[in-house]
Amino acid sequence: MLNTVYQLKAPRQFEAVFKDIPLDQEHVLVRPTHLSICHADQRYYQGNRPEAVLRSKLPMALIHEGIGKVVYDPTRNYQIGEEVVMIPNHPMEKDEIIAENYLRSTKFCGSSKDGFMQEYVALLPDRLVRLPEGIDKIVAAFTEIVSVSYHAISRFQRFSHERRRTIGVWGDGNLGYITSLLLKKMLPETKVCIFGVNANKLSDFSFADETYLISEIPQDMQIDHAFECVGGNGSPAAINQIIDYIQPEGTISILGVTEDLAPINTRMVLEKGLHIFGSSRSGRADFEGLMELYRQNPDVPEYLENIVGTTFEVRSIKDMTQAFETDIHKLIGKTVMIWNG
Ligand SMILES: NC(=O)C1=CN([C@@H]2O[C@H](COP(=O)(O)OP(=O)(O)OC[C@H]3O[C@@H](n4cnc5c(N)ncnc54)[C@H](OP(=O)(O)O)[C@@H]3O)[C@@H](O)[C@H]2O)C=CC1
Ligand SMILES: O=C(CO)[C@H](O)[C@H](O)COP(=O)(O)O
Ligand SMILES: [Zn+2]
Repeated sequence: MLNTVYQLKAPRQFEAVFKDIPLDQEHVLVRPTHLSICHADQRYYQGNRPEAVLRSKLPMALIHEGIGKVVYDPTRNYQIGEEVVMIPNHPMEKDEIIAENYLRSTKFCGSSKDGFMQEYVALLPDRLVRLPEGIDKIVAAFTEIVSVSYHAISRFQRFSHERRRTIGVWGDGNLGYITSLLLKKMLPETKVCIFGVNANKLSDFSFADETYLISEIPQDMQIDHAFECVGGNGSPAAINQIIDYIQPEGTISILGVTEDLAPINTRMVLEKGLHIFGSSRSGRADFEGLMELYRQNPDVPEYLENIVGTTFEVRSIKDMTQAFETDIHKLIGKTVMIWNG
């Protein structure tokens, strides 16, 4: 069957191409309904990745955060019309130790294969997860970024020592909001403090125990562990400030993506005996765990409504371009495309 795929051909240029889509006995066909824009998509859209990377990856359809409706399922796992979240990573092998999102052979939608900006998406049934009944579709659209926080916190629980009185989250944007919200649910005994650059944004973190501007952190501030959710040019300053305030033997979870190398104070990493670990993307177990967390804590998706930014009805390439251009200038919040592509 011929499928329309909306690929980024060059920075700021989408084009519609027609590709064959498998109508076989293995793949479930999903019609995307709500797609959400990530920073990673913006780095391709704006041409902020190195020239060689862009040359090797484009043309490619963007977007790895999205939900849709099942329209055809020869595997009989799903009902027609069922609403599902699409898992963007596609493992090519199984490994007993290494998680699916860290296997170098795994393909990721909108990074090493076409993303969800398509008329139909063909996926193996284990790349779909049912949405909880009644969940807000706009919030559900950005399940993937929430699953990344869930994944990083689950790993943090494995890697960090158990004195978790105070955790600091650096970054007053979307990922900072999501990570600190999930920390409050997954580690209810822990005090969660947010460190950011904008007082207005920090005032949205109503569930947090404390918020601080990074220029006004009290000298005697002590945190046991920290999450870096800044990325970009702000990453090195955030990581080094964490190293300054964290207690010895603390664990630092890095989530922000930088294009350039980040110089960090390794002397103090050594002197304090710190653990630093990175997390990228998430796997099926994280999506499932998160859906269960939503079912048990309906206030979590409600809180996430606070970071819904602009929503766009998208019917044409002009609409897609407008959604991406508007997303660049947002202060905070996820941009969601209601997808009629
Ligand atoms: N590891 C993974 O799998 C994933 C990684 N990411 C990455 O995470 C990063 C953050 O994403 P997202 O939250 O959507 O982006 P946002 O731009 O919404 O958030 C980043 C926030 O950090 C603020 N900031 C800048 N410098 C500092 C500082 N020194 N200390 C504290 N806060 C600071 C920014 O303020 P201002 O805007 O004013 O500069 C902004 O509010 C990106 O690099 C993104 O690519 C996202 C999803 C998944
Ligand atoms: O956003 C992310 C996951 O949600 C990751 O940062 C993204 O997948 C990184 O991909 P790329 O290597 O293409 O920048
Ligand atoms: Zn992302």
